[in-house]
Amino acid sequence: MAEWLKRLLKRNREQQAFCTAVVPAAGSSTRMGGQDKILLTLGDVPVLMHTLRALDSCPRIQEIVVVTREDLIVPISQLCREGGFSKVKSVVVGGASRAESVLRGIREASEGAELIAIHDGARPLVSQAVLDEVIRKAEECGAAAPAVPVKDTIKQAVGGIVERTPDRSELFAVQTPQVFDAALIRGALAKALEEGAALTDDCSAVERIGMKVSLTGGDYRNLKITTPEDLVLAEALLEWREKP
Ligand SMILES: Nc1ccn([C@@H]2O[C@H](COP(=O)(O)OP(=O)(O)OP(=O)(O)O)[C@@H](O)[C@H]2O)c(=O)n1
Ligand SMILES: C[C@](O)(CO)[C@H](O)COP(=O)(O)O
Repeated sequence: MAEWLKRLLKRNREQQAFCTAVVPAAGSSTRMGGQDKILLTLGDVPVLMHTLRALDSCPRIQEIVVVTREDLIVPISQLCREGGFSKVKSVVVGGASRAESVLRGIREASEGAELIAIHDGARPLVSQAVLDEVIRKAEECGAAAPAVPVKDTIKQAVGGIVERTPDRSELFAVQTPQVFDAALIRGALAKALEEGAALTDDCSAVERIGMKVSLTGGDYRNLKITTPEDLVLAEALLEWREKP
């Protein structure tokens, strides 16, 4: 039986699992036109400051590892000090892909980490409700992620020609944090990278080894800052972020 399953089965329900948040923040912000989106100002502080505030305030997260580019190690370490984020364990250098960055962050987690919560540095408006629900679910089943029903009709197309229209009731936009048993995600990501699998999220790494992922409540406000208009939307959503 897999190590993670043994741990899941024997975990004493009263004990909260030790959860390490890994924050991938080592991208190139290409779709933002090249400005480092995680350092752009949202409200009165950088995007990443909002993200780390949310994670540092979450009682179910015990430590945080930030993964960023070599050239941002100093400014982001400074940002962590200014924010007074007591849970930030380390700021480490990422890799060429998101998955590589995430795996480097996981390898930095404490020996005793039982859960890994992987949260995009570019998702600054995550709420405590979303964090709490997805971590609890992952503690129960080993793999969970928040998601929202898609609002548009989605078309599958090749070369601009529609091939099919999936049933919208079965389509969800998955967000982060994506939360997993530590041993499970470490092994699954290493295997995916060894096999050259192209992953756009972390759930895919465990899905490809047959693990079922549970979806929990997402939030349309938990948007990922990707293109310039996302920052405009995020500004408008700032004071609305924790309203139920
Ligand atoms: N090699 C990479 C690529 C992405 N990320 C992080 O993964 C999160 C989601 O990725 P995305 O929004 O695609 O960020 P970028 O890769 O910077 O965006 P783009 O694709 O437009 O370059 C971001 O916080 C980004 O910093 C990372 O840590 N390492
Ligand atoms: C992980 C993610 O945020 C889930 O929606 C998304 O897949 C990240 O995609 P990106 O291209 O790395 O921003």
